Amino acid sequence: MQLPALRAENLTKRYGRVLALDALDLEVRAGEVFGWLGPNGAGKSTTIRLLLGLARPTAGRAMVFHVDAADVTVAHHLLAHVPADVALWPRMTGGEILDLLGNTGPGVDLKYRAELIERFELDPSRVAGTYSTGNRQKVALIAAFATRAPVLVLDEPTSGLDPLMEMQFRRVVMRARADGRTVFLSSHRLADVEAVCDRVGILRAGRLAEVTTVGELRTRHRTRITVTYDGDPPDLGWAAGVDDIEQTGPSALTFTVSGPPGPMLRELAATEITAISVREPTLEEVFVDYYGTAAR
Ligand SMILES: Nc1ncnc2c1ncn2[C@@H]1O[C@H](COP(=O)(O)OP(=O)(O)OP(=O)(O)O)[C@@H](O)[C@H]1O
Repeated sequence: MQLPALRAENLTKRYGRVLALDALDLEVRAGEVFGWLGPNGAGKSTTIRLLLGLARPTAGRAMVFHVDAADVTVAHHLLAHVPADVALWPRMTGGEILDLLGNTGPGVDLKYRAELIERFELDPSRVAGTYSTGNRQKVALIAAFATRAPVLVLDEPTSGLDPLMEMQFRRVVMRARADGRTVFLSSHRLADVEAVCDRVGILRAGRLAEVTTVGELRTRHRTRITVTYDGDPPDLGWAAGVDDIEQTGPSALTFTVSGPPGPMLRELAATEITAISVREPTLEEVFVDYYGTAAR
């Protein structure tokens, strides 16, 4: 059995009266893309700070392969990270900062770094003080992915990126996976995680609610769909997985679908559909579906 890339054993963090992380036991396999999902305040960043050795556990421990995360100088030869709020040296250019960051980690693949600068359309000649939030995030992403670290730990890595850049991010994660690297990324957006992850852990008020595959997650949550049509409405009443059908306009229906969309698609194909819009549920809605209540 290969050693897990990341491991939490009874990992606990208390801030005064707040139990930010409660006895977490978790293993992230080497080579997988693992999503760390939870609503605001669930404890995602706390977990990441513990994995990075930026905070001390109240109890338990975090391991990066065979190294205790608290042993920062050794552990950080095995991982690269992107923090939630990227702070850069304002008078240095993006390029200078990439060099600086490259000199502190486990080594950089310069050829790949140049490719990443292109992909993310970063202008490395500008000083960081002029960068937008998204640009600062790009610098941190480029610096992390261009390292040779086998593990990447990313805290809400796409929060400042526009949709095109988010697509680039997804490609870069897939490439890291193909190269056998392990990616651990936190998000409160289901869609981000579903697009790139093999498995997800769902954190709720400091506690691990469950670990599941993205495929399994998809079969359980409900997607809301609106269709407009010409002529007769689609007869969705008997289509498996379709629920909550509502007439939302003179020739518009809104409904939810869970599980395989085949039966719904067959019914829609038999009708003259003129437009379709699909909205993925928010994490809060998924929680309501799973547990009957929204979460902290
Ligand atoms: N330094 C701190 N001092 C006191 N409380 C803290 C500290 N850091 C985090 N907390 C508390 O711990 C809990 C978990 O916070 P954490 O930042 O880990 O959540 P999160 O899941 O990352 O949320 P978000 O998506 O909003 O970033 C919250 O209740 C938060 O207020």
